[in-house]
Amino acid sequence: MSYVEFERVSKYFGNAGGAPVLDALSLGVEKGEFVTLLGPSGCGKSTLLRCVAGLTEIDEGRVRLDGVDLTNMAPKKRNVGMVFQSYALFPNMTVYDNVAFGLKMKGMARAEIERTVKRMLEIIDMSEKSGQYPHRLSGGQQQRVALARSLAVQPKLMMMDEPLSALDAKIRKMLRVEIRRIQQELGMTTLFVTHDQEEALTMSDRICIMNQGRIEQTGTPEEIYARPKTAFVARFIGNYNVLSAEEMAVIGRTQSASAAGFEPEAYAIRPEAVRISAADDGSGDSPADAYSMDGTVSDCTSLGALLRYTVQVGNLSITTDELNAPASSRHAAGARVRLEVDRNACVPLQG
Ligand SMILES: Nc1ncnc2c1ncn2[C@@H]1O[C@H](COP(=O)(O)OP(=O)(O)OP(=O)(O)O)[C@@H](O)[C@H]1O
Repeated sequence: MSYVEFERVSKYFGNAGGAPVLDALSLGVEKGEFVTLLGPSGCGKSTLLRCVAGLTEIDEGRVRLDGVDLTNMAPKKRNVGMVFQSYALFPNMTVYDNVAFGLKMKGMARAEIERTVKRMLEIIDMSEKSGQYPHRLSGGQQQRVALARSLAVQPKLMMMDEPLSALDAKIRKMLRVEIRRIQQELGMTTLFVTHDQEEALTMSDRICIMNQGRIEQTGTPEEIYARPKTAFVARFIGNYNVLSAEEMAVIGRTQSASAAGFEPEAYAIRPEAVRISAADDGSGDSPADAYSMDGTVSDCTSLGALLRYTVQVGNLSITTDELNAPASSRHAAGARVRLEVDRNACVPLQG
C-alpha cells in the first residue's frame, strides 16, 4: 500500500446525476515523493486536495495516509499541511509568530518552539526577517513564510494549491527551485497542484494529468513529456501536433504498420521533431525511415530562441519549431516547404 492512497474517490457537487467533479479517482503517492496534479481549470485538482484536508467531504471512496483512513476524520486530526495561492498569513503577527503559531496551538514547550522556528526560518532563508510583519514582505517572501508555517508542525503530507501563481515570473522560477530543495531536504511527501506545465515538469518526481475528475496519465516528467498516451495529454503537455490515423495516411503512414501493440487512434508529433526546408532546395529523396510532405507556410512567429512555423499540408495544419535564424534565411508566409519527420518520432496515442 502506498503512503497516500486514494481509492476510487468520487465527489458530486449539486445536481444528482450530474457529472462528478472527482470520478472514482485512484492514486498512490509514496513517502517522500513530490507528485503534481496538472490539468485544466475545473478538472478537480483543488477539490482533491480539499478532500484530503477534510475541507470537502468525499461522496464515495477512501483516502488513507500512512495506513490511517482519513475519510471521516476531523480535519484538525489529519496531520496534513496546506499552502494556498494567497499567502493567508496573520497580518498582525510577525514572521516569527506566524511560524510559531501552529506549534503554540499544539502546546509545544517554548524552548522547543524557538528551536523549531529558528530552523524553519533558516531553511527558507528568512532568519533576518524574523521580527517583520507580513505587509513589509514581498509576495515571494510571504509565500516562503506560509510554507515554513505549514512545515513547522511536521505534517505527514504537504499539499500546495497553486502556491506560485500569484507571483511574478522571476520569483516564481526561484521559488520552484527553493520549494523543491526544501522538500527534498526534509523528505516531505508533497501533493502539488498547478495548471502550469513547465512548473510541473521542472519540480515533480511524478506528474498526474487530470481531466474531468479522472487521472488521464501518470508518469515521470520525462515519460509524460516524451510519451503521452492520449491526445488530451499530448495537447495539454506541449504543443504536440496530434494527427488522427486518417491524417497520418495523408503524410504517408500506412495503417498496417503499428508497432505499438494496439491500433492507435492518433499520433503525437512534437514540433521540434518536424524538419522544415525549402521545397525546391533539391536535397533529394527523404530517408526511408522518415515521412515527408510538401506544404505552404501560413505563419512564422519568433518565440525568442525558437521560430515556430505553421504549415498547411492539404487540410492539415502542422506546427514545427526550429532554432531562430536570421530573417533572410526564414521561410516566409506563402513559401512552399518540405516537412520531414522521423517515423519513430510519431508517438502512437490510445485515444
Ligand atoms: N463548493 C462547490 N460547490 C459547487 N461546485 C464546486 C465547488 N467547488 C468546486 N466546484 C466545481 O468543481 C469543479 C472542479 O473545481 P476545482 O476547484 O477542484 O478545479 P481545479 O482543477 O482546481 O481548477 P482551477 O485550476 O481553476 O483551480 C469546478 O467545476 C467547480 O466549479
